[in-house]
Amino acid sequence: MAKMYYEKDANLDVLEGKKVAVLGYGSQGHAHALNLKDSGVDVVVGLYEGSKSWDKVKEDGLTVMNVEDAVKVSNVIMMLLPDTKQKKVFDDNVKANLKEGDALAFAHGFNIHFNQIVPPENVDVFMVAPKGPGHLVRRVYKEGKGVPALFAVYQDYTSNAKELSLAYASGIGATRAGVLETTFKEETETDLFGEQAVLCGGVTELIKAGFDTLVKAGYQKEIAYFECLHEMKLIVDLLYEGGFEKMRYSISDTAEYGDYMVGKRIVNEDTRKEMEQVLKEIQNGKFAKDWIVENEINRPVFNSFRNKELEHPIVEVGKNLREMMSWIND
Ligand SMILES: NC(=O)C1=CN([C@@H]2O[C@H](COP(=O)(O)OP(=O)(O)OC[C@H]3O[C@@H](n4cnc5c(N)ncnc54)[C@H](OP(=O)(O)O)[C@@H]3O)[C@@H](O)[C@H]2O)C=CC1
Ligand SMILES: CC[C@](O)(C(C)=O)C(=O)O
Ligand SMILES: [Mg+2]
Ligand SMILES: [Mg+2]
Repeated sequence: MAKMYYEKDANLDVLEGKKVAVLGYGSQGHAHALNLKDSGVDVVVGLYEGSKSWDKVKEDGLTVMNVEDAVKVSNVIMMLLPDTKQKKVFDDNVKANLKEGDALAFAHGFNIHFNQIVPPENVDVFMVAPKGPGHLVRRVYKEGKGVPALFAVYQDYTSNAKELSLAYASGIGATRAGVLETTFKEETETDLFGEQAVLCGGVTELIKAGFDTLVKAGYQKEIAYFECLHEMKLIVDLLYEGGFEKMRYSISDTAEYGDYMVGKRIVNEDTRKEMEQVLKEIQNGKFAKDWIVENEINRPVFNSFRNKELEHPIVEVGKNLREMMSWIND
């Protein structure tokens, strides 16, 4: 069994007397910065001038400065910029301002693993990668809970990088749920695979395929939405709380029989073979190369998919139905 680290294994005092610069204030950035602040850590946020989040940081009671200044005044620099912007910001604004013994930190291993960022030798390099979206990292922290995370040490210049990683994980609430040691390679490959094949790509295509099948057969699209998208969350809540066992305990025997008979017809041997291929393309760097090039040419494929997805009928029906459920906020 993997070694797990919890609250008792982390010492937040390791961050005492240090300042943490959280670069970026998006999904992960706002969550790390606010959780660290609420944990008593000294935090500044680094952004570019003109960022749409600049005023939000101030409204949230944090100090904001440009990236160069944030790096200069800090000892731990957490890179929470989009993966595709990290290399340029690191080369142009971060690198020259790092001091001996600082720590450069990541929430995803992409840029280190695929050699986009080459850190100087005289700093620690670690990762604390929450296994959940940033908005949930913040929400569950406020509820006194945590999102699990992975941590990894890539470079241990100070011989203190592991303690520092665990302290950071504690500061964002992750040690409340459990933290697991990994490498940048393992985190990068598994994270990319998970989001592509299962969590994001897999789930959205499964939902759309179910919705489209019902609507094509003449059923009301509102029913198709409730059946294939809305109830997904309720089923996944049971999986989250108690695994397959709790979900199958709660559903009817009729649903459980259908689950055993039909699941493997949907996710079949061909799907599993394709998953293996997807994993190979992550491991051999094909996905990373395609994504880097796509960004160099200003994202034509990405933008076209993003626009096309908004035209799918599930978008409008979902919007209308969610508006009637006052407890759901965007
Ligand atoms: N999204 C998630 O939940 C998860 C993300 N991660 C990782 O966390 C990292 C951050 O991702 P995510 O939170 O999604 O990113 P977002 O796109 O949500 O936020 C990026 C932030 O960086 C700011 N930014 C953009 N360009 C610059 C720049 N040149 N200088 C300074 N700031 C800049 C943006 O500014 P502005 O506000 O003006 O747009 C924004 O605040 C990535 O490595 C990602 O893989 C890991 C786990 C989960
Ligand atoms: C599942 C997507 C994710 O890996 C995450 C929220 O963990 C991401 O990159 O946003
Ligand atoms: Mg992830
Ligand atoms: Mg990811």
